[in-house]
Amino acid sequence: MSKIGVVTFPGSLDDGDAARAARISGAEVVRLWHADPELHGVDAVVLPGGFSYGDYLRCGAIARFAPVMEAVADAARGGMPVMGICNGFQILCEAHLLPGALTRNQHLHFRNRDQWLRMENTDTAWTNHFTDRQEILIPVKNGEGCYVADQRTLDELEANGQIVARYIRGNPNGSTRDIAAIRNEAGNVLGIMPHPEHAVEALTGPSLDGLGFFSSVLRHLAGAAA
Ligand SMILES: NC(=O)CC[C@H](N)C(=O)O
Repeated sequence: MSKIGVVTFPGSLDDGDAARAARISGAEVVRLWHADPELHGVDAVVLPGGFSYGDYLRCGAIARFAPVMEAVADAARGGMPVMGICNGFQILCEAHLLPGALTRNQHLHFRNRDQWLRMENTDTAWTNHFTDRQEILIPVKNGEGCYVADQRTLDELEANGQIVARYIRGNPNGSTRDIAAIRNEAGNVLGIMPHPEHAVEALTGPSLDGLGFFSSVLRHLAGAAA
């Protein structure tokens, strides 16, 4: 059974939901601790949403220096699948594992709602289970979700197919080019601002679309092992 590690930082909020989503999808879950530099034999890592270190300085700016992040960065560079959700996406940008930055929502309000996305790249460890241009509905909840990068980086992301999902039917935070999720060049590292782990059960809704990210990585890992 593939092992998915879920990191807890001081101030993480969605680590429990991320662990639950991974478990529901059929993974063995290993809880990882920010101060422990070991990955304990996991096959993939989720950096969950929340308010690591109280969002002091900038969201993710302190978590990026946590001891566990050195191991995560090494593993990511070696090809291990890593998904950063919301605060996790912010941490991946701060750690330069993904390009660009997440800045204050343009309207300066925290936004929490269900959000439609269009999947634009299914060629990643975390999205291979979706169909191209599939529309999905998952929650978004952030204060600093406005993705920015310089024009050249944005054009490169477009040209390389690194824009994985865009907001449709309304952009909740003013994100450049409606970017909701990006991947690194290799396709093993994904940053996504909305929350797949909150859309995995009919009881809590708003859909089961979030499961696709976890089943994708399990399929990717099974393929890698074969
Ligand atoms: N849900 C989250 O992970 C929120 C991330 C971060 N604290 C923000 O407000 O943008």
